[in-house]
Amino acid sequence: MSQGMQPPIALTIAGSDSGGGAGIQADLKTFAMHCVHGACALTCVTAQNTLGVTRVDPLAPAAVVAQINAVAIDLGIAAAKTGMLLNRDIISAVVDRLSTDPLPALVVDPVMVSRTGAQLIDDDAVALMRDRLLPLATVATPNRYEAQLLAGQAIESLADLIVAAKTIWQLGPQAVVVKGGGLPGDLRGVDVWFAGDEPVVLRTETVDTPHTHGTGCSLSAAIAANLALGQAPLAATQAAKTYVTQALHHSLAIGQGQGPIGHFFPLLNGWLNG
Ligand SMILES: Nc1ncnc2c1ncn2[C@@H]1O[C@H](COP(=O)(O)OP(=O)(O)O)[C@@H](O)[C@H]1O
Ligand SMILES: Cc1ncc(COP(=O)(O)O)c(N)n1
Repeated sequence: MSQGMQPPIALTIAGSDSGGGAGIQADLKTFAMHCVHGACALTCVTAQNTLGVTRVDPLAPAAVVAQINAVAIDLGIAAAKTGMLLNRDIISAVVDRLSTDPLPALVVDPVMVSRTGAQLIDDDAVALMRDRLLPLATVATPNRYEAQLLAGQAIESLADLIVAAKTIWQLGPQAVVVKGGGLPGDLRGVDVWFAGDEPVVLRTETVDTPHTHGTGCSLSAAIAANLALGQAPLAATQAAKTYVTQALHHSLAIGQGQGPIGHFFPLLNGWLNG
């Protein structure tokens, strides 16, 4: 970016991960690595590390909406993403805010179940997420387990991924990417994009690492960053997948459990190392 040009602004509406690997922390790192100014509306605070989540404290719904409004009124939002919204009251407040005064582009990561198996949303909030939030999405990004819940089917194969993507698209998002990070074998890391015409299989290489914490958050944040930079939704998603694959190759073996993906890779051979 040349001097004098200002970066676009992306907003994440998500929870805090005290371990720094997922949630708001992953989103802001991802925005920064795309040269996009990141703003955030915090929804909840998780006590979390590479081993799991031990406590979650929600913010008041009005506090979440006030943060969105503060950013929207002053900074101007080119694109936003939602992550962990936790409960019905927060989802309702966010949906009401986003439907009254829509943002130019919205990525909905329907965070419900982490790949460590932790439930990240109240049981009674799933229907609200499906019926009211998903239809507002420019791109929705469920993982395997979330897609199984939303589509009401098991996902074991590429054919299942495609059927699930089509079913979830019927729920109202403009496009859906069903993520395959939770699939076994060769399908690990194969995603399926569907926007009403031909499904597109998004495939990079499978990265053989246990340190995958934050992949989903970072993918949706990278899509939002690329949308903020003016890319079309499919191109934004393809570039985001490349970003996450590189970050997986540089993932951090820190902590005793699943370490986070490494966002620093664009800097490693650059000015930091001379
Ligand atoms: N081991 C892996 N190798 C390559 N890509 C992966 C791997 N694990 C996850 N991904 C990719 O990371 C992105 C996030 O997907 P996933 O990990 O399934 O989401 P979530 O973190 O929400 O469970 C997807 O593009 C997925 O294909
Ligand atoms: C606060 C918060 N938000 C989201 C996730 C999901 O993380 P992942 O990107 O690994 O699916 C998480 N573990 N914690």
